[in-house]
Amino acid sequence: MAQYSRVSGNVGLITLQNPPVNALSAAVRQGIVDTVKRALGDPEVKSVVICGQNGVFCGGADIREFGTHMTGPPLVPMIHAIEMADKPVVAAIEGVALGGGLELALGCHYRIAHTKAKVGLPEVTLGLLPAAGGTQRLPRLTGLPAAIALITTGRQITTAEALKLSIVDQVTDYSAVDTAVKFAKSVAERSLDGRRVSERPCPCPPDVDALFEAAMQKVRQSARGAIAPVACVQALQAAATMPYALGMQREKELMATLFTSGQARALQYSFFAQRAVGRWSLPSGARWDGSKPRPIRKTAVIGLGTMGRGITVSLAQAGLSVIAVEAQEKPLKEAQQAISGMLQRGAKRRGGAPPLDLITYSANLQAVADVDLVIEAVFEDVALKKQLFQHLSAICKPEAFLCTNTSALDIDLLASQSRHPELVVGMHFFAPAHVMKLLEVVHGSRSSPEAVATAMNLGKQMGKVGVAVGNCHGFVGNRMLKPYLEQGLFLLEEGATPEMVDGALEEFGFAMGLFRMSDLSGIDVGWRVRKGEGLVQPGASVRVRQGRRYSPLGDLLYEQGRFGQKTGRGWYRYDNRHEAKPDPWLNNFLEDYRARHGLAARRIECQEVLERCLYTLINEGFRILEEGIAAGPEDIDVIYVLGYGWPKHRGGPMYYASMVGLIKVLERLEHYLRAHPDVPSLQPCSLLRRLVASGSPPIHKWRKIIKKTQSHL
Ligand SMILES: CCCCCCCC/C=C\C=C\CC(=O)SCCNC(=O)CCNC(=O)[C@H](O)C(C)(C)COP(=O)(O)OP(=O)(O)OC[C@H]1O[C@@H](n2cnc3c(N)ncnc32)[C@H](O)[C@@H]1OP(=O)(O)O
Repeated sequence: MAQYSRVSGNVGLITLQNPPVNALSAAVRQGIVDTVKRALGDPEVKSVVICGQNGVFCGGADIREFGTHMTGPPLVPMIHAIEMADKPVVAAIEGVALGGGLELALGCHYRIAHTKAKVGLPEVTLGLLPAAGGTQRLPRLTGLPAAIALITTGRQITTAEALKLSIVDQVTDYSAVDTAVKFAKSVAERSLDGRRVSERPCPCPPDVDALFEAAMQKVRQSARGAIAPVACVQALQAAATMPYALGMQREKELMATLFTSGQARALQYSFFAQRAVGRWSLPSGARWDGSKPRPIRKTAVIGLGTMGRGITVSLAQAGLSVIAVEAQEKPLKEAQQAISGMLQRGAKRRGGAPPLDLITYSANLQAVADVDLVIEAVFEDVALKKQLFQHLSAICKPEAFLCTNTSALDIDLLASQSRHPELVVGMHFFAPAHVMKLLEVVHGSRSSPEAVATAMNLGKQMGKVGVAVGNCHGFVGNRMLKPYLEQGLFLLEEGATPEMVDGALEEFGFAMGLFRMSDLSGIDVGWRVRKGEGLVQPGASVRVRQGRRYSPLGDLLYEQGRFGQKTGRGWYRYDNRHEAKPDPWLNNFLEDYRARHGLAARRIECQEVLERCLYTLINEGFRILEEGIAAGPEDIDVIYVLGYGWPKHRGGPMYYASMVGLIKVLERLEHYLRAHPDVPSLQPCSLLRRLVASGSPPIHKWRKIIKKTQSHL
């Protein structure tokens, strides 16, 4: 709802009230319509201020209403009525003005914002476009290039930037509401000529066609297959080429196609999933709402390779003091230089000073004696990590949390090296650690709820989305990757090429197909993992290992010194470091390999590539749910969208399975299992069968069935 009062004699003050972000629910929209009418009809009121309660202007339309039968007054005429008012209306922006919230502010005649507020039109991230006039009003204020950049990315900007772009008229360090009220009084008698944004012309550069062509190319490349960014460009094109009223009509038509699209539903699911994972629970019954994180002031990072550097930067950027430890002087110096550079570049982008003073460098492990929390990021070698945990346990104060950045190793084994195993958790960061938002927080069987809560909270402070997961080889993300990668190799054996497999996956929406990804992360890295699992037999090319089908193709490439991008050769050829080109050598190699093993190459359709790669990955996801390694499908989906390049507009693997239909996933797995009975990852998981037997309930009902399945185990 919206509250109305008269302040400072003759200013009508409208306060949006819908905690926590004053989203524009039906009740709030009705409240705005009613209070605006009241203010404009009151002869004592000479000007109006619109603000939000509790220091937040407005987080936009109420996303929870989407997909329901929407009632209440629509936004477009409501904002139009405000713009057409004959009394000045001022938006007082505190906290955030996002989406419909910013569109409401753009309909006001003036915008006054607090220095710490953020504004933006993030609708594209929800599969929509700003359809309450945002695509038509914003370019009239900022010009087309800035509007294209803001609307197609959904980027939220500071009010300092918004002031430069003329989105806001004034920025203040004091209360934006008090400032706006004073301002509203001062402009009460002023003419509104030129203040109604919709009446302004849209500034058009001479090369407008080229501008839109480039914009379209950029969105098609960066968000492969996503329809909302394309529609955003089309709506902006309408702003540039049509009168306002027709532009609004076009905006509405484009929104109509997006609003009910599967992509919008998937992205909105993802929005709530990213918030739901914060409400973690453990198999012991411990939960986020009953477990208090301990405050962390002093941290340490051990091992300053690529991951350690990124983690150090992330901690310092979150305002935490860090002791950064690297045993050897030369690598320590190199790391110091690299970290300083990363912080400086970060500060240039974000504004402010680089937090260089928060980091102390040391070659001596004793330097971590009084820190509250250690994150070790030494080489992924179990013996090395075990030894380090013994040392840390002896050196650190007894109440210090010991965290390991590992992508697969056993947390219980490492915890058993410490005198306080309850304070040990895994913190699996993703490279580059100062950029990637995902953090898997891995709880071992003895990790305390306080340790999990502390790691999750620290992740949040670092700007990460933490997902609490159980302890197993590869945790959630890497464990699911294994059958996916394995299918890629099997497909090569059967006649596919890397570019064909990658093409299908990239067409599906992955930023990178599995072979390009393997070349980027390093074929040697995968080899080391398989070696650790006892799967590598140098020189051998036997296709059955540990009683199941195995493809040695990756190992054979490793033996050829083809490690991927870093050596210029892998599944592809790299003449310049990043561009993957099909390599005739590889095709010959595959032909020889098939001939040696009596394998006949056959034509493989894209559909088979997708079904085998994706459904085995999804099947492993069901196993993970069944075992309680992930608490719910949202956890897996968040991990895959934020950490593994799963196309955002497809929600995540488990959401995708629910959309394709669980029965179809089950039937196709059974079909491929009949063709490849020696591949256990094609054996449908019993939870999948159970869900299908229960009538394939919608994804938000899976948890109930998972709980029942777990209680049967
Ligand atoms: C046929 C054609 C039909 C056409 C019909 C058209 C009708 C629609 C017309 C116009 C549409 C306008 C589009 C929009 O405005 S879309 C919404 C745009 N806004 C956003 O995307 C903002 C999303 N929110 C955020 O970015 C953040 O939440 C932020 C506001 C920055 C706050 O961040 P933070 O402080 O970190 O807090 P949380 O993210 O954890 O959020 C706290 C809780 O608030 C819930 N929330 C946030 N925003 C919304 C929202 N817009 N609607 C509903 N709920 C929202 C969030 O889920 C958290 O809830 P919980 O604690 O329960 O998880």
